[in-house]
Formats: sequence, C-alpha cells, structure tokens
Amino acid sequence: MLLAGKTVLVTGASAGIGRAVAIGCARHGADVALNFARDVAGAESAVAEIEALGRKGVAIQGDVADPKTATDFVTKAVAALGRVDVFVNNAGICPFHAFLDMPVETFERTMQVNLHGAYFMVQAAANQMVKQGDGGSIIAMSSISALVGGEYQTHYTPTKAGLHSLMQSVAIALGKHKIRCNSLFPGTILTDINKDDLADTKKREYMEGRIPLGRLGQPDDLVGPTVFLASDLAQYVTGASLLVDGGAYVNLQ
Ligand SMILES: NC(=O)C1=CN([C@@H]2O[C@H](COP(=O)(O)OP(=O)(O)OC[C@H]3O[C@@H](n4cnc5c(N)ncnc54)[C@H](OP(=O)(O)O)[C@@H]3O)[C@@H](O)[C@H]2O)C=CC1
Ligand SMILES: C[C@H](O)[C@@H]1OC(=O)[C@H](O)[C@@H]1O
Repeated sequence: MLLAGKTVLVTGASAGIGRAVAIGCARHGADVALNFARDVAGAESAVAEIEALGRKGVAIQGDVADPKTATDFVTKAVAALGRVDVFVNNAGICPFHAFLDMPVETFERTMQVNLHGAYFMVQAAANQMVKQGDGGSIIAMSSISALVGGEYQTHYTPTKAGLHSLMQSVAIALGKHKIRCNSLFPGTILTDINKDDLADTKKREYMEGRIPLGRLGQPDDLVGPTVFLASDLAQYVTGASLLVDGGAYVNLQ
C-alpha cells in the first residue's frame, strides 16, 4: 500500500488514463477526488470502483479551461477528503487537425484546456499543500509529444512541452515547501482521445511496429509510474520526467 493515508486529486478522471490512475491510486491505499467535465456516468462509476476498494472517492464536475474550476476543485476536494497530498494534472484534449487550416477556436481551446487549465490547477493544489505545510507530489500527464512532433498535432505538442516546462519551473519554486513536481511522458495509449486517429489501420500498424515492447499502451500502464512518483519511494525525485511508451521514442532505426 504505497499510498496509504494519502489523498490524491486527479483531473480528467471520468475516462481513459485519468480514470485508470484514480482507481489505481485507490488500489494502493489512497482516497481520491476526481475532476471531470461532461461524463457524469464515467465519473460516478469510477467513484463506485474506488469505494468498492474500501477508499473514499468524490467526483467534482468542472471545465479546467475556466481558471475558477481550479480553486473550486481543490476547495471541494478538501471539504470531502480533508487534504491534498498528490495532485495529478491529467485532463487534456487532442482534436487532430492539419496545420495550414487550423481553426483559431481549436488552437485556443487546446491551449486553454491542456496548458492554461493546468497552470491554475497546479497553482491551486500547490497553495493547499503549502498551507498544510508537509509537502506533496505534483504529477503532470505530459507526453512523448513533449519531445517529438505530430503532423496533425501542431496545436497539441506545444501544450505537452509546455506542461513539462511548467513542472520544471514549479519544481524549483516549490522545492522549499517539499513539494515534488514531475512529468510523465506516455507514448500512444489506447483511449477515446485517439480512437478516430487509430481507426486508420495503416497508421495503427505503423505505430505498433515502432514499439519495441510490441504493443500500444493501455491506461493501466500509467498506474505504476504515477504511484511511484506520488509515493515516498520517489522522495528525492523532482523536476524529472519518465517516458512510458514501450520504447517507442528511442526506436529510430
Ligand atoms: N492517450 C494517449 O495516447 C496519450 C494521452 N496523453 C495525455 O493523457 C491525458 C489523458 O488522455 P486520455 O486518457 O488519452 O484521454 P481521454 O479522452 O480518454 O480522457 C480525457 C479525460 O479528460 C477529461 N476532460 C477533457 N476535457 C476536459 C476539461 N475541459 N475539463 C476537465 N476534464 C476534461 C475527460 O472528461 P469528460 O469526458 O467528462 O469531459 C476525460 O475524463 C491527456 O492530457 C493527454 O494529452 C499523453 C500521451 C499519450
Ligand atoms: C492522442 C495521441 O494519440 C497521443 O497523444 C500523445 O500525447 C501521444 O504523443 C500520442 O500522439
């Protein structure tokens, strides 16, 4: 039970990686507050799974693109669960689109959800941790896309590089408060975010072929790395990043 006695907050936890991470943290002993935007049934079923594990769970609705959602989420999570030990910034979107005719709204929405929203969420969680006075762990679900490009992701990859950069800077700003800040870099993980993109069989086979471990990722593949960074096992790890990609990044030739 690496997270026994800890309270974990996860954004974008009604589906995909966030949901798996929220339930995985509960499996390792944590109480968990989930943020989500629209999928009430997904969020409620995640809370039910957390409670079935004997942990406390609470789902709090809010669009992370609105800066007010950040303080609202943290305030309501603390009211329900008492404190914040771990904050996982996971909520994100990737509406695949070509560069030359990228709609302004698509660009701006992606920035607002993935990066601006993260900034204010991390700030709200950090302020609560500072108030508590005994440190904490902040984890950003960045991406392999912080390191490599994507033809239809010109609006998205900068948000993932930005998120990693944010973790590096807040690792410095918050070190004096014993708050550790790190990034995870998932490769391609099978979720709703890329269901349409990977419906292209040629692309899917190409992606699979690039992965030394021989398969695309599953949301549960992010649980272990998240639990490690959240736990005291990572007590001297801050400002770091961890690829969780089956080896895809290093496989050039
Ligand atoms: N899947 C992959 O291959 C990779 C994903 N990532 C990153 O992992 C994170 C999770 O992605 P993944 O699980 O694949 O995506 P999914 O689409 O499966 O899940 C996204 C989650 O984020 C929530 N969400 C979306 N927009 C908002 C918003 N404005 N406010 C609050 N919650 C929101 C959704 O909730 P709701 O439906 O209720 O709106 C949902 O719970 C993202 O940041 C993504 O960039 C990184 C690398 C690879
Ligand atoms: C959504 C994509 O499939 C996924 O998102 C990322 O961040 C990865 O780099 C993949 O491109």
